[in-house]
Amino acid sequence: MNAAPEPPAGGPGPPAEPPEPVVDAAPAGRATAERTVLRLARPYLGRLVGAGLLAAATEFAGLALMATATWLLMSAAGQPPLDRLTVAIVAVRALAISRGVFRYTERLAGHDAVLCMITDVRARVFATLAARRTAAHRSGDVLSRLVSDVEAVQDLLLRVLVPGSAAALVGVLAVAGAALISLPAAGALAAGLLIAGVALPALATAVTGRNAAEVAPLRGALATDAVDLTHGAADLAAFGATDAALRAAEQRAGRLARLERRLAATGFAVDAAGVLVAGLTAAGVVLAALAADVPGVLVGVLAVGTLAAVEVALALVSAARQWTQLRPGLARVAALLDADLPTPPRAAADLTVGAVDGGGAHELRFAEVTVRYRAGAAPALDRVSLDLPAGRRIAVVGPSGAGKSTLAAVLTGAVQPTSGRVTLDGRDLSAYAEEELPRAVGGLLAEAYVFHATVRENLLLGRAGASEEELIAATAAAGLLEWVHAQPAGWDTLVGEEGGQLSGGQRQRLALARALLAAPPVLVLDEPTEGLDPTAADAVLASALAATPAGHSVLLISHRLSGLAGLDEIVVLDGGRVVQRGRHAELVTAPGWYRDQWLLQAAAERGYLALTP
Ligand SMILES: Nc1ncnc2c1ncn2[C@@H]1O[C@H](COP(=O)(O)OP(=O)(O)OP(=O)(O)O)[C@@H](O)[C@H]1O
Repeated sequence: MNAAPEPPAGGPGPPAEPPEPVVDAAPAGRATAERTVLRLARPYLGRLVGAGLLAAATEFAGLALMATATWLLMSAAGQPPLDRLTVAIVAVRALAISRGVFRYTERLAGHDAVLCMITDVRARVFATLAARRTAAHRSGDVLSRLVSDVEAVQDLLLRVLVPGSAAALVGVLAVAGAALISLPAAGALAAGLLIAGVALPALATAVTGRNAAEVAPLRGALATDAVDLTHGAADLAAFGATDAALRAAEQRAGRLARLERRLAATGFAVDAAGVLVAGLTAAGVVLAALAADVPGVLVGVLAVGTLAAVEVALALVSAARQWTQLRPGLARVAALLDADLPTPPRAAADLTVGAVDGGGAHELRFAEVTVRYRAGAAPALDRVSLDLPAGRRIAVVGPSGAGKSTLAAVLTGAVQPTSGRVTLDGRDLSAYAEEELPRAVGGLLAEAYVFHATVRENLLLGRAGASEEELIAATAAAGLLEWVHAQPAGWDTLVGEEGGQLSGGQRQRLALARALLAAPPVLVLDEPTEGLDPTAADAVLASALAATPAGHSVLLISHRLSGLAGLDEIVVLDGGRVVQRGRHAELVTAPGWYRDQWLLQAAAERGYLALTP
């Protein structure tokens, strides 16, 4: 199940024009992205404002240092008595030292606040993505969201808001300082600062905006490529599609490189304009000061101070440029989190430990459940009703794509029904706390993951703290015990990445043993004997069912119809609908999919067994 949805920007398929990258946040949502970030930053606002003030103090100390040093040099040229220079000499030292101290504390405060906040944001993004296991996100894209998009939030605060507000504050202070010397000079400085701090950033945003909007999704697509090319390398090679996939990824990488070159070129042009503005503003300030008969030393102070102040204001250009580049990532994070922020908190009673385990009958009920993965698509489940009281054992069978795994996914809460109700002990499944549901409903789901760890560690994931006897019983029921005993390292045998050092059948048995060890009251077994030969499959299914405690209910999903005779009910799904239901003995005699398939499988397996020595 969980067929991978369409990739956002194509996968390693045949060479094709790289598709347009998708930004899945509506443009209208972008205006609110910053607001969402500020809302997330609210608990850290005090420290962020502190960091902003320290950043302003740093810049102001730098500016004052330049101005004082200029005054000192120019005054010293006139060889005045030393005591007239003492204050300035001390001020230069004090400003030089305090600038470093301010910078250090600003970095400390800002990074501390932002890193704390980012940990929180990343956890929320992770939780949101994890909760949407079936949504249209691929692992590379998810990685990009978790890493670079979340970093966009960090950069917005550290590289845009903190330095931006510091630059604006210092600009105001510089104009006020200049006004104490000469009002016309202050006017010229204000004009220059407005050009450097407002017009140039706006220009930078306008010229880089379009290209920057394409960069973030392209990076996401490249991350997806990297995951696909690495994980799918063996399959690509087997189908001779490696070159095509590499070419497609290279095309995308080329496009990204072109965009980044273009962004860099426009960035340099705007930077050059900034230098020009600084020079012209200094010239304007000097002319205005001379016209106002300002003494020569102070004209020098104004000129150097202007250069320093414009340089501080030019920080707004890089802040604006950063902001443009961050916006797509910010919009994606905001779209993701905004969609989930309004989720009503669960009722306190639901969160109590043992809410599920604590004495419920574990009666599961599907009432007219419909699941539609995409609007307009055919339903994967179509008004399915099912009763699974404690102790009942049901098999769900049907052709490929019938909706069997979707049913299991609904049961475990991984997929929400589009309509209809799923209740456990009369309460909606969605009302149960995320950490509680797996204690009641779980088991072996489709494509169970085997971790790069030892056999024992993989098993203990099912039930931490299980005893040696329990490990042995579950492993024996899954038919893996002999193999474990035959390994030199026994339970401590490493199974390799994704269980790569096991055969397909051993991997499946290990996953089944883990599910049996977990033994939830409602056990879901999605194709537990996949990859096993018919004889082994029958034996493993029988022992797995026998190992399940009597009061526990079982929902077995299977392609194979053998071994189902002892079950309480068999539900045949086709096209998402229940087309037949009953016990094995009834279904094999009634015309329909079940009987046809039973006869076909029996004949095929007889043939297989006849060929087996
Ligand atoms: N994550 C998903 N996104 C979109 N469509 C999906 C998703 N998972 C399943 N589907 C679709 O829902 C339908 C039912 O799929 P499901 O995996 O439940 O069938 P199944 O009976 O388990 O098939 P199989 O026996 O081949 O595993 C199929 O048409 C499938 O393409």
